[in-house]
Amino acid sequence: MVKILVAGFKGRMGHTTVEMVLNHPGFELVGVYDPHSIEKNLNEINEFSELDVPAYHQLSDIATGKVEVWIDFTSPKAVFENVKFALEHHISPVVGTTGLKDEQVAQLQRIAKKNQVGGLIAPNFGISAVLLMQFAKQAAKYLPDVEIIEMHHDKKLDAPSGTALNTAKMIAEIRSEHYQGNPDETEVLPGARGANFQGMRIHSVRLPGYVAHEQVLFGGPGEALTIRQDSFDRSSFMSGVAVAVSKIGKQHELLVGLENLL
Ligand SMILES: NC(=O)C1=CN([C@@H]2O[C@H](COP(=O)(O)OP(=O)(O)OC[C@H]3O[C@@H](n4cnc5c(N)ncnc54)[C@H](OP(=O)(O)O)[C@@H]3O)[C@@H](O)[C@H]2O)C=CC1
Ligand SMILES: O=C(O)C1=N[C@H](C(=O)O)C[C@H](O)C1
Repeated sequence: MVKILVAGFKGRMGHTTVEMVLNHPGFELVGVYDPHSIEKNLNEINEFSELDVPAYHQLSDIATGKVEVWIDFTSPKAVFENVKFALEHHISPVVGTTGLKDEQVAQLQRIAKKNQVGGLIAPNFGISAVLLMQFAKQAAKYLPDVEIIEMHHDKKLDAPSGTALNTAKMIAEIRSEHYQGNPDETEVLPGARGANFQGMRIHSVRLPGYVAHEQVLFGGPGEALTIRQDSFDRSSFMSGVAVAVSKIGKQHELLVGLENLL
């Protein structure tokens, strides 16, 4: 049984992940962590009243010897310290939380290497999103003018999404940086052309009713291509999380992208 701690257990993703772990025959939930929660045990929450799982409020309280995998679905402000703690205590992080800066990822990878601990940072655990990013990188070889529209629920803290940023980074690996649109254009309303990543524009939609969706738009002479993925429910991320948890124990570095484990 893989012994798992879920950080962010009361959040939208954390709650979904706790349910997945509890229902997975190969996983054991040995702890949950949220510095803002008041519960001392998960059984203080009605739906989990039959369980006996410690709820930690401070990193220093966590019985690290009992934890093999740290699943993190917290916040952009919290994730770096959480993952650093896990790696330094030889716990393999499976990180869904987005908003880490490139330098923070590099620093965490150095810590993972020093401690010989495997882990994964995945901006998106949904297979439709992983495929979208792969297809987009392929398409950009032939259609290098790209704009990305990501659409999420209106409670999301970061923009653009980690998935959109990762899509742009993957495309940038094979696309030479160039300006898109009229170089003399004026934004009559600041921000009208969206965020700019090496010339690619990224647009973030935040609306109630949405969960997680992304469109990658390509334009070329006389033609266009749109690739789209939709996550209608947070259950769409769970098979990817389960794959990562099952495989991470064999890794000895901090990987970025679920595709590294598929
Ligand atoms: N990779 C993927 O496939 C996916 C990634 N995500 C990402 O996951 C993250 C969480 O999303 P979502 O669940 O919607 O957000 P929520 O705000 O619903 O959940 C985050 C939870 O983490 C808690 N939290 C805050 N700080 C800490 C901390 N230091 N340690 C532990 N828990 C903490 C929050 O508590 P409080 O509210 O009290 O601050 C909250 O309960 C986001 O970064 C999002 O982009 C989301 C979906 C899929
Ligand atoms: O906040 C979310 O909900 C999601 N965040 C991730 C991101 O920022 O890409 C993954 C998915 O889009 C859902």
